[in-house]
Amino acid sequence: MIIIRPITKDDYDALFQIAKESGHGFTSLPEDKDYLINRIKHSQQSFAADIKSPGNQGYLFVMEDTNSKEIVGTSGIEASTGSDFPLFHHRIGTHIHHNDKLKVHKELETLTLCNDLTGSSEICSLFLKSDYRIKGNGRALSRFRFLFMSEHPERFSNRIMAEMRGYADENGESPFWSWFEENFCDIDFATSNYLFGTGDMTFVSELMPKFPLYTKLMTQSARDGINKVHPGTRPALALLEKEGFKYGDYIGVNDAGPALISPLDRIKTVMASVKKPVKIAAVTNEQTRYIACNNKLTDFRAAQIYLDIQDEHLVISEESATALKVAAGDFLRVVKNN
Ligand SMILES: CC(C)(COP(=O)(O)OP(=O)(O)OC[C@H]1O[C@@H](n2cnc3c(N)ncnc32)[C@H](O)[C@@H]1OP(=O)(O)O)[C@@H](O)C(=O)NCCC(=O)NCCSC(=O)CCC(=O)O
Repeated sequence: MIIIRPITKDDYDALFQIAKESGHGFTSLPEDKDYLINRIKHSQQSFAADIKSPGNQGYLFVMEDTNSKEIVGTSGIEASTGSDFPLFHHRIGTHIHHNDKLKVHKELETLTLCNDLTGSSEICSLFLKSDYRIKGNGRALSRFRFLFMSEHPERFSNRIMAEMRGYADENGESPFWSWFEENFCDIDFATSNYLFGTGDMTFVSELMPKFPLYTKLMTQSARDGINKVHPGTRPALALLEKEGFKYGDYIGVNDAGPALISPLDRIKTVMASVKKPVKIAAVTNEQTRYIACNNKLTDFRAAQIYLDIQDEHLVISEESATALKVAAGDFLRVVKNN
């Protein structure tokens, strides 16, 4: 069976392998031993902590094939971005240059460094090994997070944000970043990604332009990168757009990928989910897979399962109950995985 659970320190080797496979443009999982060990430790502390309002917690989950014990994917949530170090984006704006007498009217697009999305909860670190990109696993690995958040709303902001990986060419270079590198900030794209991934933002406040930039002054290829995602990230983007996430006029500082935003309570998975106590019995439905999650923290489990929804109960099999760490009468939150 394939389950989703909180990461543990025994998963370090698998996490490092995923950091390697996902490549350097995948900023939230850099190939950095100390960073990854700390991230696992921080996640374990976050699940164990008694929380009344969101702070610097970070929750990292893994998808595990329980037959082979292989870790096949990761998925994360940061509770409140910008609580440890300032969170930066470029805000896309418009400046109007207008003169009636001279009959000149120009609308000029601008980029302004900002901290506007501070305090949002951020979904991140979504990665599934390619052999497992079948049978709705990717959808489940993205969407279960919204069930987890609706089970524990005190741990999260109502504004959910996702920074999508921005466009890079076949050599792994970002034309958008190349323009900044040439004009402002003498570090290459890989280094800027590494600094972002490990949370070292000092270079942004010290080296990036502080005043609005007219995008008209950038090269065409740099401008074309604005709000454009990396080709490998289109499925992740499609999943979030289907949930109702919208482009919010904010882009990544170094790769210009879009920051997508939605209120938690408007996310389709949250709105369509139901929560009921469990009854363990034979299940008749063999057609529709559901994503199901328990309401625990350190013992959190989610999985795709078949179930029957009755007026009073969710009927699930013994095998599903064991995988989800629930007994008869415990609650599950579920949503169809389509
Ligand atoms: C993101 C996942 C886990 C998704 O898994 P799968 O690829 O198996 O998903 P899937 O079910 O095949 O596709 C999901 C949806 O995208 C659609 N789809 C697939 N390819 C597409 C394309 N090229 N253009 C547009 N839509 C596309 C499918 O039709 C499907 O829509 P329907 O559901 O309608 O059928 C995987 O692709 C992956 O690991 N990608 C590489 C890592 C990555 O880029 N991660 C995101 C980084 S950005 C990040 O981490 C922040 C965001 C976040 O954490 O969510």
